[in-house]
Amino acid sequence: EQRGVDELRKYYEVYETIGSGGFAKVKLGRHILTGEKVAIKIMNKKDLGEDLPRVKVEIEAMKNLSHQHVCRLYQVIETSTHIFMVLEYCPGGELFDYIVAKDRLSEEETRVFFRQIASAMAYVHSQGYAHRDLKPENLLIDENRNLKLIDFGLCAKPKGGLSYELMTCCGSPAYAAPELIQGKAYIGSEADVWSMGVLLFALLCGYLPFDDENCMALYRKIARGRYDNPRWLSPGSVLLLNQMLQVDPKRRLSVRQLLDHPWVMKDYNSPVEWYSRQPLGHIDEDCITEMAVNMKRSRESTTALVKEVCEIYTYHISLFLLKRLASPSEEKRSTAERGRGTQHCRDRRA
Ligand SMILES: Cn1cc(Br)cc1C(=O)Nc1[nH]nc2c1CN(C(=O)N[C@H](CN1CCCC1)c1ccccc1)C21CC1
Repeated sequence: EQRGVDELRKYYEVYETIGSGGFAKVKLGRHILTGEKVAIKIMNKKDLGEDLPRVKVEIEAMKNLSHQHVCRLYQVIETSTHIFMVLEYCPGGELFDYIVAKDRLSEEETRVFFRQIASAMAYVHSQGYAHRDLKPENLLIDENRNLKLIDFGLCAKPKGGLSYELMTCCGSPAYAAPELIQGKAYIGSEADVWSMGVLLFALLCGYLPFDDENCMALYRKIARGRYDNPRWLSPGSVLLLNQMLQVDPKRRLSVRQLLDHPWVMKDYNSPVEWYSRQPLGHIDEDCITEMAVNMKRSRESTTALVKEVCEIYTYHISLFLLKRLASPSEEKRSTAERGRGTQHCRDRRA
């Protein structure tokens, strides 16, 4: 038990618990070398039981996803007893709590968030994944009030691509598409669009379009697809919701059609940018130049060094490290600390 945490404490200070869910808890942490705050998702393998595959699914997915509106997975530390996922820290907490605190959001504020959700989903789908558990609890607010998508434990990456049908019924009932809860074969990306429609309704209204304490009654409401539009919704909002909450998935808007939908474009007059701003394996030329100057090395040898360091660390950690190495304040850091840094690399290689 303790050995697992010791491994983690080599690289991170671990502070209080900021979230606890079924089989995991999330603690605030700080990367010792870089001082960056992180969120550490801690799972005890014994408690995971049959949920262990879900964790592996989430780790595999997040390793392949790098996008400005998807929560970053920096590092995974696995010991005999624990799995630690070191993730991006979002000081704004869950979008769910934000909506509850404000009762409901204005159309303008909803549009800002909805464009970010569409950006994240277009990217996730472009990588062949369906999230399948989209809800305000799974969208975090970062320090710049940007949304970050989390909880990929239920996501799917069909072998044959996203047009392949899925069978497993999962996710939170209130956000689940009719075809999904009726146990029919469904397309993951189409079910995600339905969930985005429920999410859009929750943002604009502050409550759910389909709700009932009784699970079967809830299922009937979703399968019927009838809901009331409150009087404060604009005609544009009513229309978009109607196009997303279509019971027949073939009549439902696609994520691509959302990106330049009139409601989404209002006030922006430009489609949603969904390309990743930090594609995986991207080496920043400016960073290389700055480093080469600071370390009095050629650009070629500096690039070779960066590729070497990136092999040892996950891409994001090395980004932190390289910025610290490149920045002039580096000169002031004690040699001991710098030595520890190098030592750190050797440990990782060992
Ligand atoms: C609640 N809160 C308040 C402040 Br201020 C910051 C936070 C906060 O949680 N920030 C935060 N940053 N990064 C993360 C988090 C939470 N977080 C999460 O992954 N949070 C999820 C939240 N899920 C939504 C539905 C069920 C659980 C979680 C998953 C398993 C156990 C506990 C929490 C990460 C690691 C990605």
